[in-house]
Amino acid sequence: MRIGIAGITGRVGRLLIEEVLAAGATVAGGTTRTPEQAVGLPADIPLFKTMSELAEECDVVIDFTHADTVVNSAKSLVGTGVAWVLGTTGLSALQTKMLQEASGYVTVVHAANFSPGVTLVQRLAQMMASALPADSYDAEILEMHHRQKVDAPSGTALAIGQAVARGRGVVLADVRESGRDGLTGPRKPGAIGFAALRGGQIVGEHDVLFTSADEQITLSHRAFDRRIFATGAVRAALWTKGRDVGLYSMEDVLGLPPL
Ligand SMILES: NC(=O)C1=CN([C@@H]2O[C@H](COP(=O)(O)OP(=O)(O)OC[C@H]3O[C@@H](n4cnc5c(N)ncnc54)[C@H](OP(=O)(O)O)[C@@H]3O)[C@@H](O)[C@H]2O)C=CC1
Ligand SMILES: O=C(O)C1=N[C@H](C(=O)O)C[C@H](O)C1
Repeated sequence: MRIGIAGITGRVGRLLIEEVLAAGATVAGGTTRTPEQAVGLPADIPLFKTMSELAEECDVVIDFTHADTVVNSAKSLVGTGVAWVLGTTGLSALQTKMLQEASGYVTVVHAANFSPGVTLVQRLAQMMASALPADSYDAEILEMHHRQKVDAPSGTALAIGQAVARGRGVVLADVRESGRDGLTGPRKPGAIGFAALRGGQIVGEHDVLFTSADEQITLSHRAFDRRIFATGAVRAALWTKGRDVGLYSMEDVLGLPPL
């Protein structure tokens, strides 16, 4: 399988090279805005400035870049037959809509977190949220990442929040409380709260807490090595072979039954 890597110079992009090769697949090429400045990449990997050029060389693109690229990438991949494994987070509502529209024509696997552990945490959070009454158990999601991270709350925190909202039968946007500061007033009943910390080189930490007057239950995930995201994304890329167009999740890749 010929796998392209969008954002090949990035923290995840560089690990993807190693993981694609370890899986016995071919690195068909990568995108970077500045091929002439790309250092430390294997010399035999073709570098391109655009997704369109990369798509001509591969069966699937793994994309860990920036939310600003999503609309152009969606347009570039429609009609090519190339699958899209997208890990980029921080997407706006418009970018998410474009992604959904593109999945009518492209096989897309989109996950805010390609680790199997976080995929399970999302499921467990949904199950807990449906079992614990929202008026007694306050749900709060805490995440911490490295100092370079540009979006907050993390895509994973938001995905866990979506899972909690699903479990409660509510819409996350209606109950979300983020970035509390100043005279906030008391916590709203049924709110799903988010807090984001940044520092050092933390790979990714997520906790979801359900707290009542009498007890607290916490689900925690710690990523020790960024490689877990690259191995998961390569697994998703291999999984796309022969799939129909559509929008898939890491739960689909892991073969988990619907909740
Ligand atoms: N789903 C998951 O499991 C995970 C998701 N992520 C997400 O993946 C994304 C990338 O993370 P990470 O590798 O740490 O980030 P980096 O900043 O290290 O890498 C991103 C790469 O994308 C390219 N890029 C950045 N901005 C743009 C732009 N506006 N247009 C085109 N290319 C751009 C850059 O390459 P160049 O400068 O060479 O063009 C850069 O090297 C983030 O959204 C992050 O949250 C991260 C880890 C796990
Ligand atoms: O930017 C990162 O590093 C990460 N981003 C993803 C997110 O926003 O959830 C996944 C992981 O936590 C690392």
